[in-house]
Amino acid sequence: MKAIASAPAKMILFGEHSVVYGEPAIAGAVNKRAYVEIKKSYNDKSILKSYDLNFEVELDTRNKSYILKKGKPGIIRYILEAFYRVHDHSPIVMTLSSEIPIGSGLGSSAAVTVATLAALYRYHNIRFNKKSLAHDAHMVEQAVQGVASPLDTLVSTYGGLVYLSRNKTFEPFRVNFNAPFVVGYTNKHGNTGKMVKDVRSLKNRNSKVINPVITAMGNLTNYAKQAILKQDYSKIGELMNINHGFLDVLGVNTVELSRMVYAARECGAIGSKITGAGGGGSIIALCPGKSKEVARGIAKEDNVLQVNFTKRGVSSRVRM
Ligand SMILES: Nc1ncnc2c1ncn2[C@@H]1O[C@H](COP(=O)(O)OP(=O)(O)O)[C@@H](O)[C@H]1O
Ligand SMILES: C[C@@](O)(CCOP(=O)(O)O)CC(=O)O
Ligand SMILES: [Mg+2]
Repeated sequence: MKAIASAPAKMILFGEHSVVYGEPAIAGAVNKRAYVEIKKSYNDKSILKSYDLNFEVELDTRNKSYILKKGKPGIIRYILEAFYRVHDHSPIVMTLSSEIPIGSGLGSSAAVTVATLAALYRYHNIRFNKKSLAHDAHMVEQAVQGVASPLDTLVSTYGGLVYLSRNKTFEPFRVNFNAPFVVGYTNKHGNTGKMVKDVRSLKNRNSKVINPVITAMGNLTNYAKQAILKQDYSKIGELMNINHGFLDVLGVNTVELSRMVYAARECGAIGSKITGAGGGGSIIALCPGKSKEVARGIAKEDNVLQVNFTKRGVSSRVRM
C-alpha cells in the first residue's frame, strides 16, 4: 500500500510580511507542485529521500532524531515536524519530489508540509478535511520557523486565489482572475524564518515608523481586493509597485530582486514586486500583452518560471 499526496506552490500578490502581524493578504495557488509518497519499508529503517532536492535521511523514530546521509537539512525540518506529529514507529520510506524552486518565495515549505501531512494521514487512515489539514500545516510551519502566518498553508491546501482578512477569515475570489503574471527568480535563496525575524527586529527597533507601514500594507491589500474584483489591471499594477516599495522599507529587498523588478517595468510590466519572504527568491510582474518582452528582460541575468493560477489544492489518495 502506498499513500500519495501533492500540494501546489503559491504566489503572494499582496501582503507578505504584513500578514504575519494580522494584516490582510491576497495569494493564489500556482501549477507547480510538491509530491509525497509513503510506503512500508521492507527493512527496519525509516528513510526520507528526494531525488530532486538530492537528500536522504535515516530516521531514528524512537529518539525523534535523524541521520543526514546526503543533502542539506533545510526543508527536512518541515517534513520531520509533520512526521513526528502523526507517525508511529513503523518503518516507512517517504519520497518527496518537487517542481517548486526551493527558498524562492513560492511556498515550497508550505506545499511540502501540506503534502507530507496529507500523505501521512492517508497512510495511517486518519480522518482529515481541508480545514484541519490547513490548521495542522500552519502549526508545523510555525514550529519550524518560529513565526508564520496561516496564508501559505491555506492556499496550498485549498488552491485558488484567496483573500485572508484582518480577522483571519479566508475568502476565495469568485472572479475568474487570469491576469498574465511573469515570475522571475534568482539563484540566491531566501530563508523565510530568518526574514520574518529580521522584519520583527526592525519593527521593534523602529516601531513608530514601521508599525504604520505595516498598517498601510494592509490598507493597500484591501484596495487591491477591490481592484481584483473589478479586474482593473492598471490599479493592481500601481498597488504592486507601492507594495514593493513597502517591502523595500522592511529590508527584505536585495540587489537581484531590485534588478528583476526594474527590468520587468522597463520591459513593459505595469506592476512588479517581490513575492514571498524576499532576501533572495522571486518577483512577480503583471504584464498584459508584454509577457514575452518581460520574460526576455528578466532572463538576461536571472531565471523565469512560467506559472498559471490553479484552483487545484491538495490532493491525496491510497494506492493498493
Ligand atoms: N537545496 C536545499 N535542500 C533542502 N532544503 C533547502 C534547500 N535550499 C533551501 N532549503 C530549505 O528549504 C526551506 C524553504 O522554505 P522557505 O524559506 O519558507 O522558502 P519557500 O517556502 O519560499 O520555498 C528552508 O528551510 C531552507 O532552509
Ligand atoms: C513572509 C511571509 O508572509 C510569506 C513567506 O512565504 P515564502 O515562505 O517565502 O514562500 C511569511 C508568512 O506569511 O508566514
Ligand atoms: Mg515558505
